[in-house]
Amino acid sequence: MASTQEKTGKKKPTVIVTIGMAGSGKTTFLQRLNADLHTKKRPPYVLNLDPAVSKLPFQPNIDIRDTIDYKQVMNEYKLGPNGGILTSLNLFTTKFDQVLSIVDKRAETVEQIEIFTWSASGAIITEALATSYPTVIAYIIDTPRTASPVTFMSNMMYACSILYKTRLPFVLVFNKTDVISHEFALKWMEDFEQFQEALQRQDDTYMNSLMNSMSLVLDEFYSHLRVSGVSAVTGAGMDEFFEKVGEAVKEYENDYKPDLEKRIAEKQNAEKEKRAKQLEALMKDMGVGGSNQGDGVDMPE
Ligand SMILES: Nc1nc2c(ncn2[C@@H]2O[C@H](COP(=O)(O)OP(=O)(O)OP(=O)(O)O)[C@@H](O)[C@H]2O)c(=O)[nH]1
Repeated sequence: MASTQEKTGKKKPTVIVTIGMAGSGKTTFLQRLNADLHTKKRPPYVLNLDPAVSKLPFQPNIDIRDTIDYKQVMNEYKLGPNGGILTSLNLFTTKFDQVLSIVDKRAETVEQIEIFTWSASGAIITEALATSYPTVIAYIIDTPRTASPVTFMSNMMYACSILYKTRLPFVLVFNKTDVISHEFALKWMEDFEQFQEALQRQDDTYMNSLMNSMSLVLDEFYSHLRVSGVSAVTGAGMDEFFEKVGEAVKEYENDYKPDLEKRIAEKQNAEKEKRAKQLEALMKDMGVGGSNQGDGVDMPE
C-alpha cells in the first residue's frame, strides 16, 4: 500500500505467479529467474505450491511438499493425480495465513520478488497474495508446440480463462525462443486475419467457425496483456520480461488494487447488512423491539 510505503519507506515485493501447461518450461523458467535475480543482487523468495513436482533445480523458501504428502493424500482420499493435487492445495490453503505472515516478515527487510509455482488452480491463495502485494501472472507457453494455429488457440483460451478468473495483470511468456522465434504469435495476436489465414490453410472448418465466434473475446483478451519472448535455457529476453513485469505492477496499482479494495468493501458491507438483519430477526423472535414485542418471551436478567 502506498501509505504504508510512505510511512515505513519500504517497497513492497512483487509476487510473480507462474502458470503454464505441462512441459511449457515453468521449472526451467523459475530456475532462470532465480539465477538472474541473484545476479542482480535481488534474491527472490520462492514458494512452491506444486505438490506433485518430483525435483526442483532450486531450493524454495517455502515448499508445500514439506507439509503435505501428495501421494498419501491420493491414497487416503482415494483420488487420482488431479484430485490429489487439488486436495493437497486445499489442505495447504488452510495454513496460508501462516505462510503470509512468514513472507511478510521476510519482506520487511529487503526488496524481493516472490515467485510461486503450481500445477492446479489456487484462486484463494492468489487472492490472499494479491490483497497484500502487487501480484502479476506469468503464463508460460511452449512456443515450438504452439506454432500450429489449433494449439495456439487452445493455449490462448486457457490463458484467457485464467485472466478472467484472477483479473490480475498478465504477462504471456513465450518460452523456448532459442528453438523458434515467437514472431508468428505476435503477428497472430496483432492481426486476426493472419491467424484466420493460418487456420484456413489447415482446412479445419469446425475450428474456423469456432474461431469466428471467439474473435471478439480474444481481441479483448489480447488488449489486456503483455507479451515477452524468452529462452529459459539461454536467458535471452529476460530483461524485457522484467520490464513487462514492471508495467504490469503499475497496472496492478492503478486498476486492480482499487477494484480489489472496492470488492472487499462491498463484501464487508454485504456481511454487515446480513449480520444486522440476522440480529434484527433474533431480537424480533426474542420479543425485544419490533412488532413481536411483549409476546411473552422471558429475557435473562
Ligand atoms: N530449448 C529449450 N528447452 C527448454 C526451455 N525451457 C525448458 N525447456 C525444456 O522443456 C522441457 C520441460 O521443461 P520443464 O521446466 O520441466 O517444464 P514444466 O512446465 O516445469 O513441466 P511440468 O513440471 O511437467 O509441468 C525440459 O526438457 C526443458 O529442458 C527453453 O527455453 N529452451
